[in-house]
Amino acid sequence: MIELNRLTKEFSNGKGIFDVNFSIPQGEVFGFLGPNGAGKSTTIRHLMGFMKPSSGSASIFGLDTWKDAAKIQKRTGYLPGEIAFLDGMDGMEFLKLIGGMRGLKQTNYRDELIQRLQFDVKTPIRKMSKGMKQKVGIVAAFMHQPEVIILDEPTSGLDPLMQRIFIDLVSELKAKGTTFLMSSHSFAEIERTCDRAAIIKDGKIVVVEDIHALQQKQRRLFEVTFSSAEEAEQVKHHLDVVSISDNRAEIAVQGDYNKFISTLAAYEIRNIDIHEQHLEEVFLNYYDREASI
Ligand SMILES: Nc1ncnc2c1ncn2[C@@H]1O[C@H](COP(=O)(O)OP(=O)(O)OP(=O)(O)O)[C@@H](O)[C@H]1O
Repeated sequence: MIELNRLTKEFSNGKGIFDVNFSIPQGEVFGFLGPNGAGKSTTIRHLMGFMKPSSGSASIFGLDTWKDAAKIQKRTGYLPGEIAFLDGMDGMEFLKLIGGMRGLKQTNYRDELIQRLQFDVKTPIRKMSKGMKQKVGIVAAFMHQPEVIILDEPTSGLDPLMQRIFIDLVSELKAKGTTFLMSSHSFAEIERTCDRAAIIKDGKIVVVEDIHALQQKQRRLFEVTFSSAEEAEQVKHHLDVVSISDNRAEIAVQGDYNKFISTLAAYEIRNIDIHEQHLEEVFLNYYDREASI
């Protein structure tokens, strides 16, 4: 459904994207992960036909994203990283304008989205918070139920409850066969929604992998509080204990959760905290693993 074939864009400052290759079949939710400045937005802008590649190409529905941009845009929902709203409109006026451009006739789904994302469409856009604007952008991308939806950092500015609702919406449309590409710099976010993900760094694809395979490669740190300092010490013999402080142990787990759980089951556990891994750590783990093969 979406194909990138050695897509390259080199800016005059030498930055850009280089030989970006991946393809996304119909009905897949594909994550595009990378730190700030990695090239996610540049790749997405090419897919929407806003930029001409220096070399290579990309296609959606078998159509070239540069030459057939107008045809592609009609059949694709798009949420830009930074939404440029027209001044002086309220949320509903904006959605009606976009709906008109998309030939939207049935407004039931649009209204359901507004109700589920819980925002007041009568608020002037210039008075909206970042999160509210993001909600308007999500409705605009989803409301005509396009075959392909491309989202640049969709959950930035959304609170956890709204992130949950967003994930539900994606799952529902995926079940109907919609294809998604969404960028993020948070592994946790991609993990919750995507089937596969590409990791991009310095404009180059590092890996394209099944989400479960990426999860297996992730090393997670758990901070476990035992009932005594002795217990925390004992567990060192069975698990990868990174540090101990009194009755608390930091334990690293990579893939083998069953061993972690069965070992801890023999102890009296007071608390477990999970440290969210930063994307850089995911990369490091990936490289470590590759280096050790
Ligand atoms: N028009 C441009 N001219 C020159 N350099 C550019 C241009 N657009 C982007 N870049 C550079 O290309 C690189 C990739 O930028 P891009 O916006 O695609 O990153 P990103 O992965 O989307 O980052 P973020 O998570 O910060 O949005 C960056 O180094 C950026 O400074």
